[in-house]
Amino acid sequence: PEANSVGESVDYKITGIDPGAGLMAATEKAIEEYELEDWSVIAGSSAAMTASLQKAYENEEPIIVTGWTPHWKFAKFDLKYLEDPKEVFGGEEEIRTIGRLGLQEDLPEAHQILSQFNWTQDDMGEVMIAIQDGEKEDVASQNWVESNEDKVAEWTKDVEKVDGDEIKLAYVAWDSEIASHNVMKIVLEDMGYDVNLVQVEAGPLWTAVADGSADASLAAWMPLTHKTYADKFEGDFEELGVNMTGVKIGLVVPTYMDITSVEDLK
Ligand SMILES: C[SH](C)CC(=O)O
Repeated sequence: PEANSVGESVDYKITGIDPGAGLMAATEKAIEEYELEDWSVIAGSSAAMTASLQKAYENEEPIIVTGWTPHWKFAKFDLKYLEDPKEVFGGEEEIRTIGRLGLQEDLPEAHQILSQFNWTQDDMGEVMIAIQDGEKEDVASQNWVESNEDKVAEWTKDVEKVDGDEIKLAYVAWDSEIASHNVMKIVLEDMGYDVNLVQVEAGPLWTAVADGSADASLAAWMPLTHKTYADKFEGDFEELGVNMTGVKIGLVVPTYMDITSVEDLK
């Protein structure tokens, strides 16, 4: 291709996250749909992506990352989503809670709490930013729960405490899901559960809920982001509810870059 300053400046690479993320599949699709020859998305992890973003940002160097909202990076850095005229990254997404079949019979109180769980991007942001600022995950979550008893009371409304029932929640190490699962762990422990959080990749997360080796997850990004997984396991899991609305995925760049659309990468 003719000299493409943006492509050359980042060696035609988009800095990605864990390979199983729906965001990565969407980025591969965008490379195809926008005919971004020579471009590729580099798999890694959420933590590696934010480390690369921080380093580039501090040196005001160009970088394009796979990004999502809510995320603390928007509070810390001046960033923007690249417009996506082909809507490869979807529009407004939501985060849903999913459970294994049989959960309601086996753990009725947890089923109800998980079904009643919902919070705002600001709520999640408080926990995410506290963790990003160095607070331990369980401390940041405990602090949030103690400062938001009224909201937690909505989740546990009309639910009896249990006596040590075990429950396993599967999540992926995305900053947003680290926050939600650590908060839910504390809420369920306060209700008498023995909670085990299992950190896995997105594919194994959906597999674990579908085969029952995990009881539930708060990390189902729908309807588009995890569509492949939801279709693959249709009938083998139960949707318990929507725990956050108005979320978003896409390609994100520092505002000091003068590109505005995915089309500008061509
Ligand atoms: C990285 S987003 C939190 C979810 C996804 O892309 O699978």
